[in-house]
Amino acid sequence: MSAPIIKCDHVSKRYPNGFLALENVTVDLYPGEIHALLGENGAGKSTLMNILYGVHEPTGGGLLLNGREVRHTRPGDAIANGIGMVHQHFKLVMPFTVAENLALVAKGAARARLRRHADVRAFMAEFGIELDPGAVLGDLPLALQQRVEILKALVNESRILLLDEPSTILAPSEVGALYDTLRRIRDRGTAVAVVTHNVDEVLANADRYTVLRRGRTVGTGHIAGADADALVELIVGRSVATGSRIGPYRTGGEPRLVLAGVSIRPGRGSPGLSNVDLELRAGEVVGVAGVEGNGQTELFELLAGQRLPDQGRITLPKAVALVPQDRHHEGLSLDLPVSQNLLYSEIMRGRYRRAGLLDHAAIGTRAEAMIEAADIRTRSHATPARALSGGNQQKIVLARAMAEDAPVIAVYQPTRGLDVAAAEAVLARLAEAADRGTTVVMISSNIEELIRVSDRIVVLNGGRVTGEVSGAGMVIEKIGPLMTRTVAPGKEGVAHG
Ligand SMILES: Nc1ncnc2c1ncn2[C@@H]1O[C@H](COP(=O)(O)OP(=O)(O)OP(=O)(O)O)[C@@H](O)[C@H]1O
Repeated sequence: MSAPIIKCDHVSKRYPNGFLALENVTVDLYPGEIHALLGENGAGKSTLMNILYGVHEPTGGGLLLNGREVRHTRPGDAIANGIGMVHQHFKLVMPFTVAENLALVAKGAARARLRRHADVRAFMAEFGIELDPGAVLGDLPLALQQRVEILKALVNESRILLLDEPSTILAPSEVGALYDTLRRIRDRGTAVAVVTHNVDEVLANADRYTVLRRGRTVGTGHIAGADADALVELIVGRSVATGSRIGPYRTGGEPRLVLAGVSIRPGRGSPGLSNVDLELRAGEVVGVAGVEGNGQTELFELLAGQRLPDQGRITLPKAVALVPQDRHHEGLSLDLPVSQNLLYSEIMRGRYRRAGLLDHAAIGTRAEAMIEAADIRTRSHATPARALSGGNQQKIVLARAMAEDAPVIAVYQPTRGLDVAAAEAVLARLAEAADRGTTVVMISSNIEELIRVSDRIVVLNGGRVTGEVSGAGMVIEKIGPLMTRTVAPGKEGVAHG
C-alpha cells in the first residue's frame, strides 16, 4: 500500500471542560480508500473528524500530511490542505441554486472553472452526479441536497473527504447510490473517511475500518475478511443480540387516536396525505413504513397536533409524547443544560419550582436518575446539550418523551444516529411502553426495525396507506412492494397479513 495521505498521530483531545474525548488515537487515511470510522455514541468519531478539519485543535499529538507535520487551527487551514467535510447538519443556502451554492465556496481557480452551468454540469459528471445546476436547493430531496454538500467539499480540489454519518439521513434504498458516488471519488485517488453506525453498510462498501471506544482506538483493519458480529463486539465491547423479534405480538385495546378520511394538500416535494384512515389502540406498537417523503412528515405533524387536516377528521388524546425527527431544531434547546432538556415538559407545566424559581437541586437529582437509566454519556447534568455527541442528544429526547407517561407516544426515526447497543435499548423501551398500555406509533424508514417491534405495520406510499400487515405477516417481501410500487388512486389496501 502507498503511504498515508494524512495521519492522525497519537492525537488526544481534552475539551475545555476537562473531558478527555480522544486519547492517543492514531489513524492513517490512504489515497484511494473508503475508510469507515466506527464507534458507539460518544466514542469520539466527530471529535476526530473535527480535528482533521480544523474545527478543534488536538491537545496532544498532531497531524501529518504526506509525512509533514501540519496544524489546522481553523477549517480554512484544512481546506487549503485539500480536506473537504460533509457535516451531519447541512450548511447549504436553501433559496440558492446548486450552481450558486458551489460558487459560494469555490476559491480562485475553482471559481473561474465553474462560471457557466455547462462547467458545473461537467464538474458534477466527473463524480457521476447529474443535477440541474439551476435547481433551487430547497426544492431538492434530502439525498440530492447531500450530493451538493459532497460536491461543495470537493470543489477546491480536495484529496481527503470526510463525511460525518452521511447515511443516517437517507432511506435504506438511497444508501447504495451514496456509496456509488463515494466510490467514484475514491477511484480518483481521494481518501474518503466515513463515520457510520451501520456495520452492514461498512461491510458492503468500505475498504478499511477503525473502531473507537471511549476515545481510544480498539481496532483497525481491512474489510475483506472482517465479520459483522466481531465488528459489533469491537464497537460496543460486548456482543449484542440484534435482529430477532422483541417481545410477543399484542392485539391492542380501546382506540386512542383516530384518523378518518384525512387528507392534506400536497406541498413542496411532498405528496401530502390522501384519504388516510388509521386507528391506533391502547397497548400496541403501530409501525409506519415508507420511503422518506411519502407523507410521513405530515402524518407526524398531525399526531403532534401541529397541523389540522384539510379534509377528514382526527381525534387526538389529551397528550401525545413526541420524538421528532430533527432533534436539533425541534427536540432540544442546545444551550440549556441536559437536566432542563430532560425535564422540559414538566418544567413548562410548572413543576420543579420553589417560590416561583426553578428548583435546581430537585431538577439535578431527577435528571441524574434519568441520565443513569437512559445511559446518557454526559459529564454532568449541568452540561449544555450542545456538548453531547449526536447519539447522546437523541437519548435525551427519547428519555424525556418516555418520562411523560402520555397515553400515546409518537416517534419519528427514533434510532437514527444511535449505535447498535443504544438502538436496541430504545426498541426494548418502546416495546415495554406498549406492554404497559401506551400506544406507540413509530415512523421509520428502517423496515427491519419496524418488523422487530411493531404489532402491525401500515405502509405510506404517495401519501396513501397502501396496505397493512400484522403479526407474522410482517415480512419485507410484502412490505417492500407496498412501499415502492406505483399506487393507482383508489387501489389502496392491497395486503393484509
Ligand atoms: N464541545 C465539547 N465540550 C465538551 N465535551 C464534548 C464536546 N464535544 C463533544 N464532547 C464529548 O466528547 C465525547 C465524544 O463526542 P463525539 O461527538 O466525538 O462522539 P461521537 O463518537 O461522534 O458520537 P455519536 O455517534 O453519538 O455522534 C462525548 O462524550 C461528548 O459528550
